[in-house]
Amino acid sequence: MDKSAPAASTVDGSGLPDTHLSVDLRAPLRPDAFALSDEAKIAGIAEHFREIMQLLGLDLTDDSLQGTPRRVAKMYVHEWFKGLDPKHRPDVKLFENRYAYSQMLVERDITVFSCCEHHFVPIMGKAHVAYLPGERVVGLSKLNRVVQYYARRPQVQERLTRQIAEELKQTLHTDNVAVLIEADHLCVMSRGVNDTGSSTLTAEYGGVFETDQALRTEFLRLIGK
Ligand SMILES: Nc1nc2c(ncn2[C@@H]2O[C@H](COP(=O)(O)OP(=O)(O)OP(=O)(O)O)[C@@H](O)[C@H]2O)c(=O)[nH]1
Ligand SMILES: [Zn+2]
Repeated sequence: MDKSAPAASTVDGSGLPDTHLSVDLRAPLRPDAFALSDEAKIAGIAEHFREIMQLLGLDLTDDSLQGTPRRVAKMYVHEWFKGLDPKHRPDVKLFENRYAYSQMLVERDITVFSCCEHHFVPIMGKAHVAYLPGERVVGLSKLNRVVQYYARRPQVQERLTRQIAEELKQTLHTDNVAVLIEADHLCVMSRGVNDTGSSTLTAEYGGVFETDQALRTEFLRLIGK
């Protein structure tokens, strides 16, 4: 493995992501999580994945299989788990609320692709987020980007839901935030209990979303719940 290549950058200099979140919501990473560059991680993961395939008895000289270890490694580092690296934390732009829009804004049906940290298989679903704008409003796509950043890691749905809510509270400077995620867990559907019919809903309500039942009901109505 090439350990001399530069390690991934971090935004806060601590070497770890999520230091702006409360301790219980941070990704469970080792302190040396960023000692290796992306390329070194890919090389190491590919090596180990090749071994897994060999243990399964697969013929790695087969031209369809020979590239798989590196394909999987690249997918892990650059796609499935890219949200572990704070260099991918979205830069959330706010704009002045000149039009004085003060009602709830809902971004619904945000695609969630995540990965179960217990079984390393996909979690797929939708996130719905809402907030009450104050003096500033957020660029809409940034809501989707925040969801994607926290989804693209080994996760449990409860942590994902709360991370998105806490990030939005901080960046939007308001507690008036709601997050609801509905997702299918491939670990429940394709193995173990093998239930393809159930899905998992999690929600986090902050500020007036927590105290105002009518507002919460309106949010749920707007997202079709
Ligand atoms: N709370 C929570 N549990 C999850 C999530 N994703 C997967 N799980 C559960 O994590 C649990 C792990 O339990 P174990 O008994 O250690 O694992 P297992 O033997 O594979 O369990 P089965 O899936 O029941 O076969 C399972 O019940 C999974 O359904 C999640 O996002 N949140
Ligand atoms: Zn699982």
